[in-house]
Amino acid sequence: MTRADEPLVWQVPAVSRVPLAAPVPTDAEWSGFIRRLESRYDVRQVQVDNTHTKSTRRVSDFLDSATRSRIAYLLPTTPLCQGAADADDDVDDNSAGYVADRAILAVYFGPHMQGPSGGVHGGAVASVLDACIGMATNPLSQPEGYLTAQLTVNYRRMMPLGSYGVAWARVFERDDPSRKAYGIARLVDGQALLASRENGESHRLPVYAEASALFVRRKRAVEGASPASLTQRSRL
Ligand SMILES: CCCCCCCCCC(=O)SCCNC(=O)CCNC(=O)[C@H](O)C(C)(C)COP(=O)(O)OP(=O)(O)OC[C@H]1O[C@@H](n2cnc3c(N)ncnc32)[C@H](O)[C@@H]1OP(=O)(O)O
Repeated sequence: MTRADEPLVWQVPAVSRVPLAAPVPTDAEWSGFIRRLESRYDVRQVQVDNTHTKSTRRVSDFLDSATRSRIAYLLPTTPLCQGAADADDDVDDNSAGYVADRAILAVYFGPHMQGPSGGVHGGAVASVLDACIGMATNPLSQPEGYLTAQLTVNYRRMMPLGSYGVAWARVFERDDPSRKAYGIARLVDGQALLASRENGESHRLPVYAEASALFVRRKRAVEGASPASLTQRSRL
């Protein structure tokens, strides 16, 4: 075997901050974190079913799998615009006019998301920011929804493994004739966020990464798609 044929083996240093066996947060720890975010920011967790087809069983999507289900999508309880439906209706009934343009995505970056030693992989960070802007762009996960056309990520600090991340996103411009939406997102440490908010210092929190994105709405809905697919304990 020549040198050129030898398999390339990278010597990746052992994780320094979090042992590989470190567990993800328990259900109680995770839901406690989400409930605190909900009460502080007047948001509610929603379940997103983005299989979009009535005939297909719900499958775990990429981020759900990658995070071992330690991911939560949260939307404002007071949308910018809501249909005339009765506030007592179920969410699927009163969701037609829901426009948020804002979203929060909470995630636990466990050791399975390692990129650099002790740090979260940049692709995972980008995915979280992308999904957060996607959620703000298309909060009801409508089948004729938006796709990412461009995403720019600025990595400011390495996100340590074992962190609770909180991304928030905002759509700042929609151009309906050309089906475009422009959004931004930022990723901060979730536990620091909750602690600093208690002290009124959230504006001083370090930003780990930020992104800007162009989303373009599809010309046609996905074939066989169901309408809005939010299901949840929450009423928006
Ligand atoms: C609630 C759920 C929570 C989870 C959210 C998850 C979010 C995840 C988001 C994703 O990961 S999406 C997957 C990654 N993205 C893709 O696979 C997109 C692949 N690209 C496409 O399918 C098409 O290129 C796209 C739908 C984006 C656009 O195709 P179109 O044929 O509809 O675009 P068209 O050529 O008609 O252009 C419409 C406008 O958008 C502009 N445009 C389209 N694509 C662009 C692009 N890539 N860059 C810049 N501008 C673009 C285009 O110039 C034009 O502008 P103008 O009207 O001003 O001329």
